Amino acid sequence: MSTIRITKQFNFETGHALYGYDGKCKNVHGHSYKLSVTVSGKPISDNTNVKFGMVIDFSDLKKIVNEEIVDIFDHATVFNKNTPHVELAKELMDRGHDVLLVDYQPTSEMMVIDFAKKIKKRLPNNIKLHSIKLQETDSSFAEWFAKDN
Ligand SMILES: Nc1nc2c(c(=O)[nH]1)N=C([C@H](O)[C@H](O)COP(=O)(O)OP(=O)(O)OP(=O)(O)O)CN2
Ligand SMILES: [Zn+2]
Repeated sequence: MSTIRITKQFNFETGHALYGYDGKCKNVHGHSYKLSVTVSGKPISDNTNVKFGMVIDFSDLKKIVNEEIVDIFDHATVFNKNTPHVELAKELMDRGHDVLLVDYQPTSEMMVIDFAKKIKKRLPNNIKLHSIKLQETDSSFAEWFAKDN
């Protein structure tokens, strides 16, 4: 049976700020992120299996990515916890805002590294994470590829 790649796309709105950055993205701002997750595997060949013909049910992939990423990042603001932004984060959390403190600078590059780790942990053994694409704006995106890492 051939190995096939399948992709599921997601959208979420997240705020962030790049502490120490020398441009406008040092300010707290947000993006309508577009995330594409591509996995590979062999379509199930057992015609008695309810998932016959599927590498992984798109719904199962959606559940994993929603639980690990979308539900957590959507409408939250992400700050690097190793910067003075932690003070701002505490203030926002005390006022009831959804804030994520991560141990990296929240660029698209670092976010795809984080997302890859989280998704890989949840995939069944026969399904491989092939790549992730995270689009910050219409013209800017970062990609993680298994073959590079
Ligand atoms: N290599 C990276 N560079 C920048 C990142 C990043 O994650 N990785 N992030 C930012 C900002 O957070 C923000 O995304 C601004 O990006 P930019 O593409 O510069 O956005 P603009 O709206 O100014 O771009 P247009 O060219 O007008 O679309 C900055 N850099
Ligand atoms: Zn940004």
